[in-house]
Amino acid sequence: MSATPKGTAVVTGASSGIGAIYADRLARRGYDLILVARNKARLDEVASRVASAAGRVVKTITADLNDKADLKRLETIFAADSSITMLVNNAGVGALEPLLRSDISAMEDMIDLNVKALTRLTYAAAPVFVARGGGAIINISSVVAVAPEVLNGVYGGSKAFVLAFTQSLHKELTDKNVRIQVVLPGATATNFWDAAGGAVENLPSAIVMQSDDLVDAALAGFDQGELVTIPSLPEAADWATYERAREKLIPNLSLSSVPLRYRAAAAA
Ligand SMILES: NC(=O)C1=CN([C@@H]2O[C@H](COP(=O)(O)OP(=O)(O)OC[C@H]3O[C@@H](n4cnc5c(N)ncnc54)[C@H](OP(=O)(O)O)[C@@H]3O)[C@@H](O)[C@H]2O)C=CC1
Ligand SMILES: CC(=O)[C@H](N)C(=O)O
Repeated sequence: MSATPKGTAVVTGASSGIGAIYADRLARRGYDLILVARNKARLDEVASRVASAAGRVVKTITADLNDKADLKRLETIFAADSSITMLVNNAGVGALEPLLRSDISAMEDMIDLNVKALTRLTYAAAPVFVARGGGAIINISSVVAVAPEVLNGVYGGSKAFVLAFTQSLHKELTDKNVRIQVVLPGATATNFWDAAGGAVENLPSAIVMQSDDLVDAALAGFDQGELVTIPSLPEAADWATYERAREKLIPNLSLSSVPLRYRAAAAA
């Protein structure tokens, strides 16, 4: 771990949970910070704790990422603040209930935050990082990106978007000196569960990681140059096998010819 100055990291959803730990760890690594969330009191508390522990400059921006004007304000800051070298797209909400019991407006708000805001902030940061010759984008997805059957399907779908979008970003930006990482946490002990209408205490403790362990593992994955980091996964080789199977499909996913199994069925 080094405390050499590294520019400024923007962390969204930094007023609690995983984002607050990112703020602490990035400050200790030498980043100044811009912390973003809606709750000003909690944001200020995180900012003053982190600033005094790490001796870095920590600013806060109170913003609702579901609000167009607030998003625009952040996009403008990205263009103007040349000290920004990292974006951690962490703000997100989840849901636990199945489709038949979900409120569509709440689902839409979740898509707006987990997908639209993350996309807009990435679109604001990426060209600026490329123009400045470097930077890093860390997107917080979830294990439900590859296991959408586990929680609410819209939540899983939103996190699958984050995974796919980040894989594509990596392909586009890796040779432009922009580091890209997507983190897939499993169940983590944060306010997420209360906000989603559940209680983390109801889960078996063996499947719940503490948020400081989660972030330390995610940053270890970042240091190791990983594109996809699954902090809970015991064997990295299992993800590599999954990826190889996906990549094996790619050359055959778009072909002019209809496979025999469908031709035979159509002829019958
Ligand atoms: N905890 C878990 O089990 C898992 C969490 N994740 C993901 O981790 C990320 C962080 O969540 P986590 O730390 O667990 O949960 P928390 O509820 O503790 O943190 C969520 C953060 O997002 C902020 N936020 C929520 N809505 C908005 C909004 N409209 N505008 C701006 N900020 C907002 C909250 O701040 P405020 O209310 O002040 O705006 C808070 O800082 C999320 O993307 C979540 O999906 C992924 C897998 C597992
Ligand atoms: C996998 C989980 O339990 C988690 N809450 C999530 O956000 O995906």
